[in-house]
Amino acid sequence: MRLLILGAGGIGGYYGGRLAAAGADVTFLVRERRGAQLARDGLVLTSPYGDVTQPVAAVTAIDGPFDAVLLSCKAYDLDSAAEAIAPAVGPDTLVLPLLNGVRHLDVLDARFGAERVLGGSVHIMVTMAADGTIRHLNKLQRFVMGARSEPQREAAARLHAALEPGGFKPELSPDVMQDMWEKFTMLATFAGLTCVMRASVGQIMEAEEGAEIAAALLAECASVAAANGHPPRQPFLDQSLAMLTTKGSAATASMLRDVENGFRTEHEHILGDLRRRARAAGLATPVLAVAFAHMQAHAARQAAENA
Ligand SMILES: NC(=O)C1=CN([C@@H]2O[C@H](COP(=O)(O)OP(=O)(O)OC[C@H]3O[C@@H](n4cnc5c(N)ncnc54)[C@H](OP(=O)(O)O)[C@@H]3O)[C@@H](O)[C@H]2O)C=CC1
Ligand SMILES: CC(C)(CO)C(=O)C(=O)O
Repeated sequence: MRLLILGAGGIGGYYGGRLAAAGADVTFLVRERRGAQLARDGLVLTSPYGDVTQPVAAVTAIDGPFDAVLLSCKAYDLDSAAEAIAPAVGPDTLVLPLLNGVRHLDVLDARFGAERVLGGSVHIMVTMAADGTIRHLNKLQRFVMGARSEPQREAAARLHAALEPGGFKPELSPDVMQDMWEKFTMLATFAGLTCVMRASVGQIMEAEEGAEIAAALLAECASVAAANGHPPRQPFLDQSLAMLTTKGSAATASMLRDVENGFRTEHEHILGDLRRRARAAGLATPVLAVAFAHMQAHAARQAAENA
């Protein structure tokens, strides 16, 4: 199967690098600067599962359809990414987005047709260093994908089989939208909490009401997921709450690391989308409102400082 991976950053670089190292037919669609890095150094990946330095096929433009496109841009680049992959999407092409959140599905459905767009979600901590090295930070590498409608099931299974040689144990979910909403619920809580507090989970647990605030935000986010037809399952909520209230934990969401590095963040796509859905459903989500407003104010300040 001919696979196109849009982006060779943290997510595209990690999973695409694993596939390329296993001999899969993978092409990366990148911009000029990343293309030059890949041509010079190959795809360089460090990971507890083994390092990879691999020459890869990387292009800056596409001239015909692929069998599947894995989309791994940040949400604020979605429009340009959709434009870039358009020539790769033919009548039988599958598009598998790996972004956090869910709003991108509407954009991709409108552009390529919902019948071509699968669901996907990754649970991993990976970053790209300035020299282009992809750093996989711990052993988590969960990759979940699946059909969003019955007619997609066979094609989704074919793509799943094509990804298996990568060795990251992709899961073919029977209900990928439920998986995406659960991840969305946990991530929005994790990002909202650690960004507002500018602290790790363990440091937040040192605050007198830290655990109560974490639990309140998780319950608010879960209520929005439920209003959208995907109430998170209890074991998932229990596991998330335990992670978000672990004393001594150094965990921070990648959104906080983006804030601290002065990078753009996906707050509109994560916190903003959830808050707007809460308002549309008439749900009271006061902690989420503060988290989103905080990130909007941060972005406004960042824009003023960079002007
Ligand atoms: N990193 C992580 O641990 C996790 C990330 N996610 C989610 O995965 C998504 C991707 O994140 P991540 O991989 O970290 O992001 P990165 O910023 O590391 O990588 C995104 C890549 O997409 C490329 N890109 C964007 N637009 C285009 C375009 N038009 N043409 C070509 N390349 C393009 C960027 O290229 P350029 O370098 O040229 O800007 C960049 O290299 C996000 O939604 C994130 O929330 C989910 C779980 C964990
Ligand atoms: C929660 C986590 C680490 C899971 O992949 C993530 O997606 C993020 O921090 O952005």
